[in-house]
Amino acid sequence: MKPTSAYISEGQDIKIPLGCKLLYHEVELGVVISKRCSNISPSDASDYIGGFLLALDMTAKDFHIEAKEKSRPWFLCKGFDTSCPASGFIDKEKLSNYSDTRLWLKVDGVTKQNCSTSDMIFSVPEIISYVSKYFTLEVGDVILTGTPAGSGPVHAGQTIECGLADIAAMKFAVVELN
Ligand SMILES: O=C([O-])CC(=O)C(=O)O
Ligand SMILES: [Mg+2]
Repeated sequence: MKPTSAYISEGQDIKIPLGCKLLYHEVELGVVISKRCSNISPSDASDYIGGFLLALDMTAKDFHIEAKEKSRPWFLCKGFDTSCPASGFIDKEKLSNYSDTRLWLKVDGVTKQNCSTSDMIFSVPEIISYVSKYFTLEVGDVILTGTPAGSGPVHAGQTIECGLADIAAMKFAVVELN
């Protein structure tokens, strides 16, 4: 879970959270919900997709490792301020092939993540259906669908660039908190 205060858009910087020594990038396809829904089947899920976002699930990996070891919640390691850099809204008509679209990420110009959304373990409709069995989804809710291989560290002074096919691309600087 990420609070809405985690969102940033291009022009804002990714800030390393207090005490974090290992910040990881995760490029992800985000799905934007268009209608309130609960307990829907995978076959009905596409009726509830309004569109998509290109997003980064920035993760304080050292906090994440500790949370996993101690069976603690992930809210802090995934939800701190600036942990969700996001593109503008991409209408679903513009991304009809969302289940086979290239997602890529570079750090200082070097490719770190590059995959097709067809490699996802669970499809977007399966993910929406699963989440909706536990949480009522509201208009404008965003579900990040998981990151491909290659997630890794970024440091202050580096630049992350990422893209979704030729539909969206964005660039963010990583900076110290102050
Ligand atoms: O960081 C993790 O372990 C889980 C996650 O967000 C992903 O796979 O996208
Ligand atoms: Mg993730």
